[in-house]
Amino acid sequence: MSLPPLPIQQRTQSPELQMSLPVFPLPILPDAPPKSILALQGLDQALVQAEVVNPSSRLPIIPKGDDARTGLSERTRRRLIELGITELFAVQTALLPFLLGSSAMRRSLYSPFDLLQDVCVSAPTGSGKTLAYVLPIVEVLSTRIVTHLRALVVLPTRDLVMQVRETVEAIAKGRGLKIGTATGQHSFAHEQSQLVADMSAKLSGGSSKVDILICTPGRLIDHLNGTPNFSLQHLRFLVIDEADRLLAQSFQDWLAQVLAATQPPRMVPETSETKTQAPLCDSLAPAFLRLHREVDLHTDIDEKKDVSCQKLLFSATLTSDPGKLAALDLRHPKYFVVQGLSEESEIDGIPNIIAERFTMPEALKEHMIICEAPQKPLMLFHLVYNHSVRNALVFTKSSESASRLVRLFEFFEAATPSNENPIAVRSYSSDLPTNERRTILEKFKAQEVHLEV
Ligand SMILES: Nc1ncnc2c1ncn2[C@@H]1O[C@H](COP(=O)(O)OP(=O)(O)OP(=O)(O)O)[C@@H](O)[C@H]1O
Repeated sequence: MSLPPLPIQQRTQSPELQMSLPVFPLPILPDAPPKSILALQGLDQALVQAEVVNPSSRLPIIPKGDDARTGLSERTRRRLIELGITELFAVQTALLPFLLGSSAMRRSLYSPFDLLQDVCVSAPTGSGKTLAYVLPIVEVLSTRIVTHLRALVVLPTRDLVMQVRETVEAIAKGRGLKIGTATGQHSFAHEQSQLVADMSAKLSGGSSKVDILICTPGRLIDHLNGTPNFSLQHLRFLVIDEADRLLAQSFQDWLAQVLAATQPPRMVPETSETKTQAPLCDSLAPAFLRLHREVDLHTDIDEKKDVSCQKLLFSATLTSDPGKLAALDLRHPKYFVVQGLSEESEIDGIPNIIAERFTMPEALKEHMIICEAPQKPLMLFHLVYNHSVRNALVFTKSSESASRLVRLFEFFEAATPSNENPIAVRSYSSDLPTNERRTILEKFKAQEVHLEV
């Protein structure tokens, strides 16, 4: 049985009191902040303040005299002109003054007391990122007298390593810098003999036959763990090219291992063994001196010495993921984004910088055909034959799919009656030896191969 509701007692106010009291404002729902503001919440300020570089900016190279605009020496500028490079691309115009500048500190091999800012660059593919880091590396390292491993370039694939090596060799020609690669293409023992001069005695300062090492992460970790005297303590530049791809690889936690190897270990307990290993002063990097009391002279300028390694990250997207950024342990990072200022530079008012969108080359147009999976080869044939496509890269999900598609093309070509303009199709994958891949690429450039799958 339910009880009848109790009468609610109304509070009555006298008419005078009602007049004298201000009306208490009712709570109102505030407007939601725009998405663009919300998207910036909690982000690293350096990322929000990224320098946006106009992709069409160019800087002509002056062959003679000083050039404070780029910081490039006359010798390097002459070399660029010899190679047919007469102007700098957008990413290079932004990065060179930042990395080389006019201050001597930016050009020194060690800067234990002045921390160099790390750099993150997002720029479209083909925009000239390689030269943007190769030029400063060659310029700074050319002042070295003793060979130490001072620049490490990490790339996701063997082919990219070879490509970057060619660029470094072309720019560094005649500078006496030694360049090495580690990709697993040769035996481990052969690579060891190419990279390290002395593996017999334990040298605290490491031992290196190369000034610049270009490598894939797997082989780099193998050398860190298995090559005596392979040391990253003298690194001045750590370049992570194609960073978006490399950071997605957790292989042996490679990044954490590499970063740890650039830092001095916490403390080496002083034992009779460490005492007898006291190395020559000049073979140790300044930040590693404290590990050896014999050489760590206590003076008025005995301040903490930092490692001089400057990290340079390059990719076509820029991650804003705080987890991934923290893993990189960046030092006062400076972000550069090469991106047009068109309306496409924002999605829903959120700048592309933080939307983790690929920065696309300006002239590239994207189209999409939606079809059933079995129709995909037919769609491709339609595009190739009806739209006279004669210079295309086709990506498939595996090397088997690539070979299958090429076979299908060959059947199709053979079955076409009176085929006057045959289409040359080749598959290209890691199954092929490096030399063959290089030949295919050259033929593709020369238009002897029309489709590369
Ligand atoms: N300043 C320049 N003048 C003329 N050509 C240049 C210049 N800078 C780079 N190039 C050429 O442009 C091409 C693309 O450069 P690069 O490979 O460095 O681009 P990228 O941004 O690294 O591209 P990806 O992301 O695909 O590796 C290369 O053939 C390179 O030699």
